[in-house]
Amino acid sequence: MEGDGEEEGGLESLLKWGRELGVSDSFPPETAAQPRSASCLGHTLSVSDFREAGGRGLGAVREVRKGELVLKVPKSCLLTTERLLMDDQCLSAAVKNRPSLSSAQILTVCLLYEVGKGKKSWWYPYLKNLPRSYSTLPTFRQFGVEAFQVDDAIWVAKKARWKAEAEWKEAHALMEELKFKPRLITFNSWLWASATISSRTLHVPWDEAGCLCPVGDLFNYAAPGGDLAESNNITLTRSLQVKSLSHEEVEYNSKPEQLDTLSQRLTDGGFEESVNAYCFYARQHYVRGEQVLLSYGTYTNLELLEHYGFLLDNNPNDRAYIPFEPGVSSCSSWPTESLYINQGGEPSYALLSTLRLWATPSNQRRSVGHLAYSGSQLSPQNEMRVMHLLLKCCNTVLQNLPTSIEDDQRLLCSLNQVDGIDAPVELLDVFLKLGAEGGAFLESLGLRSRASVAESMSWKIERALERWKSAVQWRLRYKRTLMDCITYCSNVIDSIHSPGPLQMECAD
Ligand SMILES: C[S@@+](CC[C@H](N)C(=O)[O-])C[C@H]1O[C@@H](n2cnc3c(N)ncnc32)[C@H](O)[C@@H]1O
Repeated sequence: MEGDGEEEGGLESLLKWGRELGVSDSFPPETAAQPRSASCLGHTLSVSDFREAGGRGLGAVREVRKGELVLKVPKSCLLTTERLLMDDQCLSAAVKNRPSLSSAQILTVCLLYEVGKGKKSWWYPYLKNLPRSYSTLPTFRQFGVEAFQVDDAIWVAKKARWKAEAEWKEAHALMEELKFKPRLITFNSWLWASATISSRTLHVPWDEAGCLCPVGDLFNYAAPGGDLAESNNITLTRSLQVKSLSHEEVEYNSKPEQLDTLSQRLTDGGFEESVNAYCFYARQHYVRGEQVLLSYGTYTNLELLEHYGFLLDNNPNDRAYIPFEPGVSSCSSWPTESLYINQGGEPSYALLSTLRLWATPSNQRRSVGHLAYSGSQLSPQNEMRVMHLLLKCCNTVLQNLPTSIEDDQRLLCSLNQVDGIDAPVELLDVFLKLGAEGGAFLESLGLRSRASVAESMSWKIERALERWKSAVQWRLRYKRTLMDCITYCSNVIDSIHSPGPLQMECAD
């Protein structure tokens, strides 16, 4: 846990523990080789540090084909509420008396209860390798929240923390009944446990809270593309599911000639009743040394931050929302969540059709509704009004935000350099040079002098810095999307003013 004094590492002991319990990356198992190195699970996967995508993750130690089974974790290794209650009468009796708690709250309490057993816990090799801290949205304090700048994001971040706080208070009596050690009953410990669950659980059919899956939770994330067929197959780790395979199918899977057929229908992973294990499949071909990634589902950057504590600069599923005058959204029956701008700057289908209706005189909307809903342009004049409105709205948002794209780029650059500074006294000078926001950062941590920086625990500064950086990355990405939308609108306006030869022909 955050600032905890427990020893680091022990990854080798986690892999050894997992192997002994049947966690395997070698199929069929008879040919399973001894692991090639201590960081290797067996035949296929090895734990490495992938700095550019997620840090600690699983890499391929051989060529892996699309659709291939790459990891199997038996049910006996899954940390679930069901399993923990079965192993502990006292916990089971106390939990039964609290039917009003959600399944996620119960798993959070169970996880903390298990952590409280220390080295005596059967799960100790797994628990000691969990991250010490998280930067998911509920962990953001006031400074980090305000750094988002955009009202919607600030609201989402505040709500995430309030929700975590309310859930912790509701679970307090149960934790007291279970005689939790004082440090485990704190809100910070709750944040740690609930972030562990939010960012690492996989879907299981018998419990909404999901399961913690040793070794299986080391896969880092790659966003599913815009491809509908692909995203249909995917739900996230928090509810990751694929079509189950029978035992025969799993065996069949190990035959190379079958892999191409299998790759048509397999993505990522899921719990398979027939083999009583969590199974993970390669979603693409991997060469040796490449990181094997998993899709946890389709998320915007804000959702990734909320549940997983990171965001992607290049996220095909990101969405930017901007405020419109109240009459706009009521012009169509599209839900408000569908009225957004894609990461490339294009308005969503629903937003375009809504704006086209808005730009139509109200007494004519009924007669052109079918055209607007089918995605058609209504007229060049109508399209011009739409593009001008969108462009104006994006400009207004950008002008009203406290910093520009260039300011944020400079700030992010400086924050990335701070990462390399070890001496606390130098840190103070660097933050002071970052202007008002740098000053506010120091103030938020109560750091007013070199001495206070030197005395402060470096992990505390590091975490706060990480959250600040995430918020700046998020707002920079948001502003870039709005700038791209302005370019998109300008291009459409230009093309209407001076139509290309094809458009002229069509108009004739
Ligand atoms: C299921 S865990 C994956 C393993 C994790 N890296 C670890 O060290 O235990 C999910 C967490 O990994 C990190 N992560 C996963 N994919 C990432 C990515 N593409 N970029 C940045 N961080 C990522 C995030 O911290 C996320 O909450």
